[in-house]
Amino acid sequence: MSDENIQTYDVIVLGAGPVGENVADRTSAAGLRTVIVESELVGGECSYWACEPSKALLRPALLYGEAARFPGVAAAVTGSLDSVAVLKHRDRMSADWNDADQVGWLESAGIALVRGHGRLDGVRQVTVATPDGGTVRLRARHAVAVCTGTRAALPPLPGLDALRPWTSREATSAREVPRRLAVVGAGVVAVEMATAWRALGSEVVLIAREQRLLARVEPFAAELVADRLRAAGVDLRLGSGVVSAERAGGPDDGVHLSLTDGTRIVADELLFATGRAPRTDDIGLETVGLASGTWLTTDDSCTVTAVAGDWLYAVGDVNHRALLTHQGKYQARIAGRVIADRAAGRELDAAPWSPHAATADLRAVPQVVFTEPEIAAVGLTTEDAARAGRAVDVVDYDIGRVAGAIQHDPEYRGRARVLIDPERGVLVGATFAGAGVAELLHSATIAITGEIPVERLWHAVPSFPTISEVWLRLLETYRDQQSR
Ligand SMILES: Cc1cc2nc3c(=O)[nH]c(=O)nc-3n(C[C@H](O)[C@H](O)[C@H](O)COP(=O)(O)OP(=O)(O)OC[C@H]3O[C@@H](n4cnc5c(N)ncnc54)[C@H](O)[C@@H]3O)c2cc1C
Ligand SMILES: NC(=O)c1ccc[n+]([C@@H]2O[C@H](COP(=O)([O-])OP(=O)(O)OC[C@H]3O[C@@H](n4cnc5c(N)ncnc54)[C@H](O)[C@@H]3O)[C@@H](O)[C@H]2O)c1
Repeated sequence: MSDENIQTYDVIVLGAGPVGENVADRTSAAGLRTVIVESELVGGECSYWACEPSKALLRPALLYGEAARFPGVAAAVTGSLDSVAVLKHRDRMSADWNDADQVGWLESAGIALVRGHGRLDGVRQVTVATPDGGTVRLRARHAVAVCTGTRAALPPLPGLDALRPWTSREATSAREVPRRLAVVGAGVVAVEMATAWRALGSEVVLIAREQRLLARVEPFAAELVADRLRAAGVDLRLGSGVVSAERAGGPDDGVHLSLTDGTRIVADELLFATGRAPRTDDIGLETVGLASGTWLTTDDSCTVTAVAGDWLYAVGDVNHRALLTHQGKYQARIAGRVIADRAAGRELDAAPWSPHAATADLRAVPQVVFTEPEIAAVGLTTEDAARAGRAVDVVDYDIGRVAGAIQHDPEYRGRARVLIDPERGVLVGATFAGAGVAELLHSATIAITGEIPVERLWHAVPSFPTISEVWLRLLETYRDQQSR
């Protein structure tokens, strides 16, 4: 490659999803000349086909559910959701799949953008195939950060293409409400999309190979969601799988599914919500000695340790540490600092909770599942603790007995659980399931990351009457358990 055709920057970021944008923001703010490469839309999966559109579909569904049950309000909620208006709202929240605003932000932050498909091309080099058929060659003085995210992983079913299945992309961007929707999977995408499309009027069948929904959350929380989905009319087929599927063609054109229990289902659309695969199959990993198509393993500084020289970073979904926007952006802040400090010749501090270590990925990953009811969880679950052989004290409380929750909904159903490390007397996990608990979660995240002693939490007084009073009830329950 002749040198005059190469553009040199301090840092190259591959992929302009929320994580790539944040890496670039941090390195650019540190005075490093930064270029970002994007093959689709600046803003990534999150802005256009994941978090933003899915939450825009779910908010009306949850609002409607709460209002339709509330005394005095129920009488005012007599019709069904206006699906045309909801889909229009979703379009607006997805910026109509136009990234002009985010491109404007890159410009304002002094970050260069190259549009096209980027591939590593040896040490600190990236080649971009641009949409006009051209090639742009980039070289980095200090770092290349791979932030290429994930795509939907599909099961190995014969004749998959002819089925024209929905993935998370179609489930979040569809322009019409299908009359009948079959969802395969029991993870977050499956339950959130089943909730949203059922509220919009689809007849929904959810087919899961597990005997329960949401395998990674506390079973009591998953059970509350399963109950509400059933009450809303979703047909839950747990412990079941798809043996065969085909599109009929002709005027019906439905998808005909045979399940492992011998039953058959016909649906207009079939959503595979069956997990994610890393977008690393065509990014030139082999040119730096890595296997293509794999998740990129990093240390806590987000440096890819299998590549010598501390110049290659993998940040966000692609490193498989925590497939969440906020956690990827946290890693981006850490990685940006690491890149800037290494470039300036400053020592790194590898100790937990240092500015160079994404320690929260291991101790306190918060997540809200936007279902009815909401599930908000951070840190360990009881199953995690058992798997890790960690002794924990488990404290449960029925949120429906808290005055603030009764004000929120006289028929409030919900439950909270915290896990306490008995030796250190600090919280190591929390799960809340109930309406309006999403905004409660950060208090638990702070308690865990701050390692606040339970004795001190007694002095954090929740306002009356709020759902946060559940904190006080949990402390009282713990005190009573201890004195027995
Ligand atoms: C339906 C759904 C709902 C979700 N809801 C939530 C939620 O509510 N909250 C939450 O925290 N998380 C949610 N997530 C997860 C969240 O979307 C991801 O964690 C987040 O998008 C990861 O960000 P990222 O920047 O790592 O990757 P992405 O957002 O996937 O961005 C990667 C970018 O890299 C680009 N790219 C890939 N390869 C190349 C290449 N070779 N050259 C150039 N560019 C390339 C892509 O085009 C893309 O723009 C949801 C996911 C799904 C599927
Ligand atoms: N609110 C949020 O924070 C939010 C919302 C949506 C997605 N996400 C993130 O996106 C990620 C992906 O979510 P997801 O629900 O797609 O994945 P997941 O890994 O959570 O669940 C995948 C589901 O598909 C099933 N499955 C996998 N392969 C299958 C097969 N061959 N046949 C049948 N079933 C199969 C699994 O058993 C599981 O039930 C999650 O890690 C989550 O963190 C977050």
